[in-house]
Amino acid sequence: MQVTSLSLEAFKEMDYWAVEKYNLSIELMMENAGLQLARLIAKKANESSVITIGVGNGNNGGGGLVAARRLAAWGFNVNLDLVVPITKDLPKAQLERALLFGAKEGIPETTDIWVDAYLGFSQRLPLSDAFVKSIALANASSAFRISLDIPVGISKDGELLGFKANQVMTLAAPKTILEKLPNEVEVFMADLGIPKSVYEHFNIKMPNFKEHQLIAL
Ligand SMILES: NC(=O)C1=CN([C@@H]2O[C@H](COP(=O)(O)OP(=O)(O)OC[C@H]3O[C@@H](n4cnc5c(N)ncnc54)[C@H](OP(=O)(O)O)[C@@H]3O)[C@@H](O)[C@H]2O)[C@H](O)CC1
Ligand SMILES: [K+]
Repeated sequence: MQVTSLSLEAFKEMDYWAVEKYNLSIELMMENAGLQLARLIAKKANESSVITIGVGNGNNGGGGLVAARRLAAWGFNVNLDLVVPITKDLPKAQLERALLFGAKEGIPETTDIWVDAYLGFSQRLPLSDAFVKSIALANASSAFRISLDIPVGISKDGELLGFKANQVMTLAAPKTILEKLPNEVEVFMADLGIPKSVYEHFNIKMPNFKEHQLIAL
């Protein structure tokens, strides 16, 4: 029997398998994630939109920084909320690129679209004060809110305690933790380029990525 969604632990295993068996590096998958996120953000934006992307020190932040770079390349006004120092190699390289492309550091006075690439599947609760402060600002703003992969601050059973996302763009496969989000939260799934054989190995139905790289759930 094929499963329909994965626990975070099972998803991490699937990810690891794709990296190990197919030499599909995190950097390559991050590029796909960031492009799909940029496309989702661009659908909500217009020329004058102010976009803020919240970034943590990990690969969730790295994906947000790829989106920042792509959006800046398309001419959007992109701002980066760097809550913690970005010290890990891959997110640091993505930050340098995003800044070169014209993304700016800091939270602007008003934001139209606020993106949570603060933390993804490696987040530990409780969150540190710096994250709590940024999430409170985002939730109190009138911005449209989009989370990359998993909303930061979500409880283990899917309660939306932290970032109050209007949309979530999750990666590669449906995750059990997202099933209990309120009905009004729109969830999309994005193609990372993981091959069908990996889905089959983990007994999960591959989403129809050959037709659409971004699928509404
Ligand atoms: N193939 C893929 O699945 C891809 C996934 N991507 C995205 O990557 C994230 C997961 O990335 P990861 O680097 O494992 O972790 P996070 O970004 O979720 O977290 C980063 C680090 O933040 C620290 N952390 C965790 N909790 C807290 C907290 N409460 N307060 C402060 N800091 C915290 C922790 O680092 P430590 O050094 O402190 O242990 C985390 O490691 C996934 O969700 C996807 O969005 C890629 O973008 C593409 C490929
Ligand atoms: K997130």
